Amino acid sequence: MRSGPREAVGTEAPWVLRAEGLGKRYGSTDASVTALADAHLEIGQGEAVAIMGPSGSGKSTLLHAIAGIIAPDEGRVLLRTRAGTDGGGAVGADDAGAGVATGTAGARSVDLAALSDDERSALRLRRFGFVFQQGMLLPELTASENVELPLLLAGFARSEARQRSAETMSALGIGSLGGRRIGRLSGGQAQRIAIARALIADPQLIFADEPTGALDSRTANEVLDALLQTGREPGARALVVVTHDERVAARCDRTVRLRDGRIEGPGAGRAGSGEAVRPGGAR
Ligand SMILES: Nc1ncnc2c1ncn2[C@@H]1O[C@H](COP(=O)(O)OP(=O)(O)OP(=O)(O)O)[C@@H](O)[C@H]1O
Repeated sequence: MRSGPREAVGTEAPWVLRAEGLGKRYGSTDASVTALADAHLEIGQGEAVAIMGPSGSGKSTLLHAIAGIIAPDEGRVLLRTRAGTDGGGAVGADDAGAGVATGTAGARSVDLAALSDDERSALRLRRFGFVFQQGMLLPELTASENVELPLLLAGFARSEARQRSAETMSALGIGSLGGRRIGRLSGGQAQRIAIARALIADPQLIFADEPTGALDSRTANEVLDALLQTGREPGARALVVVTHDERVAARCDRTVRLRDGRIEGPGAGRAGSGEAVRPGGAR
């Protein structure tokens, strides 16, 4: 894991996730709320994208839709899986199904909506990491047991999960917290555990919903450092972060702004949008 400033992601970086025309309504037809309308979004490999907007503007709905947690009423979400970097021919093995199409150079696009619920869950476990405001850690488990969980759920042996948990925690500077109960961690420590848990399966994307919202500004910065570091390795993973905090957004490569369920301005696009990419080191 590199610790220097993150390089800017050029518009030529291949997209890893692409949302096309997403729409989502809640409620009955006569009393429905349009939470998301005609949302187009492309996330580049290794890119950090902030999602901002007033309360109720659809940020969480967008995040949950692109992460395959909720099904949009309209549109589709494509994930481009890594070709040849998963080892053991794992590409597509957990994403198998009607939604997998092979593209150029062995890259595959998976249409999340075309997967069964089980396939989508398996894909989320394998490809995505999640960090929420309150950590969502299980209090009856130790810190390292929490970190191991995604691997155990994905069928890894306990010994391997334990070893990778220790490595991931140590890379985040929290190796000494493994045996702690969740209730005995500070807010910042708990968020780092949540980040370790999000990273352990080596996902392509991290989705974070207000990950620093409950923290003081210094701790928030440290947690943000840990989150932004996650994309710095070669073959970097992308980060999508919902935030109300302009300082968090300022450290991302790009900000997508929502209002009344619609993406404002040029924030959706990358290639061809002419959108400015923050210079390297802005983080
Ligand atoms: N499960 C649900 N049932 C009904 N309405 C919902 C549901 N989830 C969200 N909504 C509505 O959809 C709209 C968008 O909600 P969403 O949570 O995506 O906004 P947000 O921008 O993330 O808000 P906040 O910043 O307050 O978390 C809001 O009007 C909200 O009330």
